[in-house]
Order: sequence, then structure tokens, then C-alpha cells
Amino acid sequence: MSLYCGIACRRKSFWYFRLLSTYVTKTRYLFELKEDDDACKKAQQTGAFYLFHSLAPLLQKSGHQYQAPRHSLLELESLLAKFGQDIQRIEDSVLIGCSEQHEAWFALDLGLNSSSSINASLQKPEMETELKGSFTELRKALFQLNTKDASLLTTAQALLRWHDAHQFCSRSGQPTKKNMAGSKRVCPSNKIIYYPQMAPVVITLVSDGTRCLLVRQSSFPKGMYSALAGFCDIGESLEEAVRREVAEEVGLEVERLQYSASQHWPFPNSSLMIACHATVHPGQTEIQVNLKELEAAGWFSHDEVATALRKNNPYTQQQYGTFWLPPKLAIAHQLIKEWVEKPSCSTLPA
Ligand SMILES: NC(=O)c1ccc[n+]([C@@H]2O[C@H](COP(=O)([O-])OP(=O)(O)OC[C@H]3O[C@@H](n4cnc5c(N)ncnc54)[C@H](O)[C@@H]3O)[C@@H](O)[C@H]2O)c1
Ligand SMILES: [Mg+2]
Repeated sequence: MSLYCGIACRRKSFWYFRLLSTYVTKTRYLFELKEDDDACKKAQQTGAFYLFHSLAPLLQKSGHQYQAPRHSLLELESLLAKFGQDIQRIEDSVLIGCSEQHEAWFALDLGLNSSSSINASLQKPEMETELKGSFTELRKALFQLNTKDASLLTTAQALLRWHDAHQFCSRSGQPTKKNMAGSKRVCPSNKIIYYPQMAPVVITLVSDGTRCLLVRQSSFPKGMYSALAGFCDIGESLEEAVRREVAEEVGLEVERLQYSASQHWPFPNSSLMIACHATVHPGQTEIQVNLKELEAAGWFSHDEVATALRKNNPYTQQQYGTFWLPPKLAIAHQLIKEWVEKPSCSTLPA
């Protein structure tokens, strides 16, 4: 090893250590807050709160973009006092992350039923005026948020929804109690612990070597086509789920598949989207659409998909009747973009 290379490697590992160190301390801090109720309560003193109402996040609009405002504990306490609500309600909040400086971030829903809430849903317009924002449906706003806010708000919504739906033990019927961070619920009578759940979903871009297969469900916005998706059945591996879904929905048999990436997806409930590229034999590409699952499916050329990606503006495409693809934040978009940019995705090794 040359002297130059030695210095370069040491420098690289020094920076690598520094980056890793920040990440590790942050991760350990979040772990401590999940495990220790007192530490989590203390973190609320200096923390910041994202507010929701009936699972809709509080957002402020500036131009075409949405921003998610944060509130300190003091601001939150004075808001609750102003609306005649018990500050005990703050204990319903869930931990969703922290900054590199260890400012803990929480989410609290002011509209969902709580033992301490008084007419919470009736106060929504007044709260919006007071907070200078509006509680906006996440599905509508998601694609106009920056990546960091989008990720925090989808995590927050999924966690708040899970707590709202798991307030009782399915064995004893007794109310369950959430820990301070909201990373679990416990049944006080039989000590069963419930953890937040996600459903695994496979999303697959099928190719025959030159074209890719895009599908649409009747529930999609007009003109939008996406990669083929489906929930994993119990007992299935990822590979089995991909093969079954492709066979079920379009009547094709997958030859090869390759994992690409994954994404948490909050709609309609919490899913872990697992994205793959798959190939079918170029001689066996005749589609038989399962109309119980899909409205349409078709093969699209590299050029057609590349053009759609370049002009991916749902408003103009809807207007001119051309097909369009899911927005950048959706993993379907990433998968399709990867296929367009790396043709090797369609000639996977055996
Ligand atoms: N992020 C993305 O880019 C992206 C793209 C496409 C689809 N998706 C998501 O993928 C999910 C699955 O796609 P799909 O609708 O084609 O699935 P699918 O093909 O499995 O069909 C849905 C049906 O599966 C059944 N099902 C089985 N297990 C279920 C479970 N745990 N939860 C709900 N339904 C279950 C229900 O009958 C439901 O109607 C959708 O919720 C959709 O939002 C995300
Ligand atoms: Mg499907």
C-alpha cells in the first residue's frame, strides 16, 4: 500500500467513524426512550410535537408545497388549556424520531377519542385558526411535502392509527395501556404485549427483456399505471408471493426475480412495500388480466416509459389522455425509473 493510499484510507475511515458515531448515538437514544418511560417523559420537555386531528396532520401551505409545523411542550399545554382539554392527553403522544442533537419528536392526535378529550372533533375549525394551519388528509398532501416531513408524518399516522385500533386486549377484552413512547401496548390483566404491525406487500416490475408490464386498478386516479402489487399470504416467502401475485393478476409465470428496495407505505393501513424486478420468458408474454383485481394491464416499451417518466405531471397527462406513473415518493416510481435507467434489470442472472 502506498503512503498516499494509507493516508486516504485512514481519512476515509475517520469520516466513516464520525458519521456512524452520530447515527449510532441517535439510534441508542431512541432505543432508550422506547424502553424507559421516565426518560421519554423527560424528552418531551425539550421535544417537538407534530399535531394530527382524526389522523389528518396539521399542515401549512406555502405556494405548492406543504410544511408540517412543530410545537413545543409549553405551546401544546397552553393550546390544550385554551380548549378546555386535560394536559394529561399529552401522554397519548407517540415517539416518531429525533434530531442529531437529540431533540425528540412526537406526534399527538387531538381528534381521536381519548378518555380525557372533551368534544375534540367539534373544536377542529377553532384549533386550525389558532394553529394557523389546516388538518389535511395525508394522501392529498403527501406528494407536496419534503422527503423528511413525508417520512415522519407517514410513520406518525401509521403509529397513531395502530394505537387507536388496538385499545383492547384481544384475549381478555380489557383496555391495553400504551408505554410512554408508544412502541408497544400491554394488557394489565394478563401482561400480553402488543407491538405495532405492518403487512408485507410485494411490488413487482415484470419485464420480458425489452418491455415492462404496468397495471391499473379501478381505484387508481384516471390514467395512472403502476407496477403490480399484492399482500403476502401467511407462510409465504417473498419469492413465493411475487410468483403467486404475478400469476394471479396477469396469468404469467415469473422466471427470475431480484430484490430492489423497500418502503413503508401508510395506505390504507401500515404496509412494508418490498420492491422487486422480475422477468418472464420472452416467448410467454400473453397477459390474462384478472378483472376481479385489475382494470387493465399492458406491456410498455422502454421509450414509452422513459417519456412518461420525463413528463410525469398527472394534471397535464390526465388532460391529454396519456398514461402517467406514480409520483416520485412512491416506490413504484423508483422501481420503474430503475428499470428505465438500468436495462440490466430486465436481463437478470439465473
Ligand atoms: N407505494 C407504492 O408505490 C405502491 C404502489 C402500488 C400499490 N401500493 C399499495 O400496495 C397495497 C397492495 O396492493 P393491492 O391492493 O394490489 O393488493 P392485492 O393485490 O393483494 O389485493 C388487495 C386485496 O387483497 C386482500 N388482502 C389480503 N391481505 C390483506 C391485508 N393484509 N390488508 C388488506 N387487504 C388484504 C383484500 O381482499 C384486498 O382487497 C395497496 O394497499 C396499495 O396502497 C403501493
Ligand atoms: Mg394487486
